[in-house]
Amino acid sequence: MNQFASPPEWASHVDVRGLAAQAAPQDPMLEVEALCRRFGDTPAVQDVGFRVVRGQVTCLLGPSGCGKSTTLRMIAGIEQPDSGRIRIDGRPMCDTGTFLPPERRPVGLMFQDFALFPHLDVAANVGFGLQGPAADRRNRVGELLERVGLSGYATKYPHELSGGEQQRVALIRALAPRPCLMLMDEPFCSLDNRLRDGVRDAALDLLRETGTTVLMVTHDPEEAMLMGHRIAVMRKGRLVQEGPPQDLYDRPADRGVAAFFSDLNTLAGRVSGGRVETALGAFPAPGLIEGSRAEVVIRPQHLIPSHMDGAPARVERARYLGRESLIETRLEPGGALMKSRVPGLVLPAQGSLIHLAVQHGAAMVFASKDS
Ligand SMILES: Nc1ncnc2c1ncn2[C@@H]1O[C@H](COP(=O)(O)OP(=O)(O)OP(=O)(O)O)[C@@H](O)[C@H]1O
Repeated sequence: MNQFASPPEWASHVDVRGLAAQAAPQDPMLEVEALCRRFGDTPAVQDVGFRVVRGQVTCLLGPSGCGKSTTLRMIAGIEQPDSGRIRIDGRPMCDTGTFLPPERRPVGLMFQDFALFPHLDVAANVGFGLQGPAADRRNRVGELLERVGLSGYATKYPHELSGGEQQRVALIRALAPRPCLMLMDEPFCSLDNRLRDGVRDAALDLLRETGTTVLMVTHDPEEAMLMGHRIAVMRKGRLVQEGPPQDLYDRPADRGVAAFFSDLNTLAGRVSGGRVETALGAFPAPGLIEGSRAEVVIRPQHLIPSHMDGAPARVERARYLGRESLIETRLEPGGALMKSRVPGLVLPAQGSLIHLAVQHGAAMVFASKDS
């Protein structure tokens, strides 16, 4: 994706800090309504709407091809929607009869394959989008380099930097003109695990310190939970659920959203008397139709093995994973395969009989797709 071809036009005439200071904290910085985009027969984005509150990080999460990047690109102005509305800081970017090009939108962009300018040194890269007196620009560049621990790097060239250092420079280059909104597409994806944690923490600290509003695309649920005040989950071009990370984890809208965050144990049953009876007990099924088919879904860390209480199960395999143990059992007699994750070293013998109980309130009940 291309960088601003010239300094962003808005940077010269908008006092972003002034606007942010006057606005109420709960005001949306970004409002997206009924956004749609087709590519031939592919409905890449369908009727997507959400808001990003000022100063917060929202992560757009979903599997490959679900329309995350297309949504982000439409907000950046790089892709034109078929229909829908986008407002940033209360100003229309895209509406009937309005379409602002990327350079007129108050956004900073950071993408995984977003190269620095190879012929410019670090200071010139960071200062690229800045306007105003040279001394002010120099100060701003110096301040940002210091914030990400790269003070001595101003005169180095991109090829002299590690991958992690390049990403930090890319981040502060995008932040330098104080954009209203940072748009980040898998920004840490190209870094190896060890580097990724460090760069991500540095980015998170800087974004929080500067109170920057961020919309970030990721396919990694752990990254979304780590970075996001809110998460918006997309599937097949549609927004399935949006909310704080704990809501999505504890109260997912459907089995698909639940499955995004961990392995799942699933038991099928029928709703009777407002409950679903299973081998692991009966669970409330509020809102589901009497007699309909339902699925009871339990995360492995909520399925607790014990010697005494719960449904009998035979141990098929137990492995120590470092911080926790993974125990695979089969419900007796001859039932479904279940997975439990327990903290520490817990390795019951293969073939031994144990019992499984569901942590109180942790079972999730959904209507079966074919009910
Ligand atoms: N320029 C294009 N021309 C044709 N089809 C496109 C184009 N851009 C995206 N698509 C299609 O639109 C759908 C959504 O793509 P998009 O890149 O938005 O998904 P994504 O969720 O960001 O995926 P990934 O995580 O793999 O980047 C996909 O089916 C993709 O093949």
